[in-house]
Amino acid sequence: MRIPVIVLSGFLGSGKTTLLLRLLDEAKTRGLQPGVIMNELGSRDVDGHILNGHSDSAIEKLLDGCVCCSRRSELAGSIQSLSKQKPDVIFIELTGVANPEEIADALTEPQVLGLVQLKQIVTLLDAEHVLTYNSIFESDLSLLRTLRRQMETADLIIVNKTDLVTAPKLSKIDKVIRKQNDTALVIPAAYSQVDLNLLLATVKKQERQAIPVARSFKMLKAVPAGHHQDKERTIPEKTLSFSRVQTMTLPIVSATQPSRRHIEKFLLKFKEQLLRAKGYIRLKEEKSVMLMQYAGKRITWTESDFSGESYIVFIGINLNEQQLEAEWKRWLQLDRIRTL
Ligand SMILES: Nc1nc2c(ncn2[C@@H]2O[C@H](COP(=O)(O)OP(=O)(O)OP(=O)(O)O)[C@@H](O)[C@H]2O)c(=O)[nH]1
Repeated sequence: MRIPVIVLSGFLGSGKTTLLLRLLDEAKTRGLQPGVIMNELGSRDVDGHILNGHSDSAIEKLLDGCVCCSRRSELAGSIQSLSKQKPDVIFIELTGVANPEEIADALTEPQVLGLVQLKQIVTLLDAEHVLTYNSIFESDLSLLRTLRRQMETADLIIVNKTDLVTAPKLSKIDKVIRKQNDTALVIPAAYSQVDLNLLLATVKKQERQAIPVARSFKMLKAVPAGHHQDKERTIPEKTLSFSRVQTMTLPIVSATQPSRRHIEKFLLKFKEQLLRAKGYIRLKEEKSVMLMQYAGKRITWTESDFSGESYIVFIGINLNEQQLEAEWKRWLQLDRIRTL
């Protein structure tokens, strides 16, 4: 009996982890034991830490690369290791730049074919930014393709962050989606709040017989995925979106305790280059370490029980790493001097 797999895809900051947390809470309520595979572009496990307290599920983390290309070979190992614990369902949260089609492909590899069955691909869209991303990336075909593949391959599309958009914008988004995918179920949501029965209704405890997806997965062959590093295909260097989306981790030494305002000013200064930033930061004005999330040019802070050294992960397009790092050091120094 194969373990059902639900893939959570969606552009950076669209609400995948928020949905995963809901799923884990709901699974707990239903007495289900999920397994989780989390893939992050950065070398730091920010999302993994967020899961603490929501679940005692087995979690496999694939950091520092995208599971659909550079870390693809490790996916099979993670699935094999999770399978030993016989979870009722496996959730795979992809990176924001992953093409779910490649994961669907990877799940058919011989080592895992008998263990798991792809059940559903869920794609989250950031309602506030999806139209802009669509046009911003028009000049970059590969990233645009990735975004469209995320829509095309989905069985369920959650148009998330509807609290930030108007009804006319929603109907434009609907048209964009329908151009890419006219069979997926499309649901508007805020904070990934959807009827979780849509994902979990067929997941049964100790019952590995997965019910087939409503719409069988259609393998798309026409154009290669932007950042997929398939040796058999020749993809021009400039169309590799993965190389455009870069990640860098900047540490904050414990002696330095920046202020919230100072960090926010820094992020906004680089807003044109940044797609996403997140990290755990010990702020001078807060007792607890704060989880900072920068997504869609919005910054949120929440208390956390993280106890390690502070750091921030930056994800952006064509990041000038040296400039960012030098500026970051200068910025922290400036904050320190100001408060002396
Ligand atoms: N306003 C608003 N914020 C949201 C909504 N859903 C999620 N967020 C916030 O958006 C930020 C990113 O959400 P995540 O769930 O981490 O998004 P993600 O897709 O996992 O992000 P990556 O892991 O970077 O790809 C967090 O600060 C969330 O609290 C929503 O519907 N409305």
